[in-house]
Amino acid sequence: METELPADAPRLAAASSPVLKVSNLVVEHRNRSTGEVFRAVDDVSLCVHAGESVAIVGESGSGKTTLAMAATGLGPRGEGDIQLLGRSLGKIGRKELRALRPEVQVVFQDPHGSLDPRQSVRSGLHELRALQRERTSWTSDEDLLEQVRLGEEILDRYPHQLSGGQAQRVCIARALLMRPRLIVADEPTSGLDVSVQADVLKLLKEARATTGSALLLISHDLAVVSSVCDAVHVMYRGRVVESGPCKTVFKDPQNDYTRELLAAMPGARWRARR
Ligand SMILES: Nc1ncnc2c1ncn2[C@@H]1O[C@H](COP(=O)(O)OP(=O)(O)OP(=O)(O)O)[C@@H](O)[C@H]1O
Repeated sequence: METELPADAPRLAAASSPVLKVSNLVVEHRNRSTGEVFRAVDDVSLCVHAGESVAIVGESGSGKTTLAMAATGLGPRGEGDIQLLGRSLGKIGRKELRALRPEVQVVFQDPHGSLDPRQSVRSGLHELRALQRERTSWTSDEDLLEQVRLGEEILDRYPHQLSGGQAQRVCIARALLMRPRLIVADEPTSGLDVSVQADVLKLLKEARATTGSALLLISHDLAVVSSVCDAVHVMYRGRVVESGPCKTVFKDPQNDYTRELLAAMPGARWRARR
């Protein structure tokens, strides 16, 4: 006898399968001064599920950005398998990759560098809407800005007329407009004034809760990570040396390098205990 599947079976299956699954990823770069090829990402595997918030931490140069860009199909893909929303990036064509693009939105460190200086906030949003009419019709510009706690007077401003915090909120709003399944935030607060960093992080957390998107947060700041993420992967020289729930890793680190990172950020361990 055939068992009948519930009507929402495909949706349930999609929700439980990972948004991003990286298996044994290796990405090489060529050292610009010596010409030598080295592994910026060395045999890394990780998973991000729907609604989950996962951090990649490590010192500068440990390979965090290279990993995130490869994993989202925005940088050199290297070797290994990357599955985005169940599609293997190595096996799909350009057209399918283009169709997946809106599902992954990246918020970069430098908000002013991410915005077109010749476009007002309104015309930037208009351009995104024109590219993805159906996907972006769920909200008005005014309501979207309200979600990132910006007033509608911002709509007619150009990037140079925005503070760093405002510009980063605009970048988050642009990402939210697409209703992505995954938001990748690469050091989203490190270029900002300390006074607005907490606000921007709170926004990212809220955005995740309201849209249900997963978050992959890249940071060298363990305090930031412990306040936003469920799970963490610690990278050192291209390799993931420790992974686990933030609370466990920060409270009881097993790896010497994680201990060193924590020692450099005494606040993080305290926060993890709360
Ligand atoms: N396009 C590139 N060509 C050559 N080398 C690169 C390239 N991009 C990154 N690298 C090198 O690869 C290594 C990893 O860089 P990556 O930016 O991924 O590290 P990161 O952990 O994100 O660092 P940061 O926190 O400073 O952004 C570094 O040694 C970097 O200099």
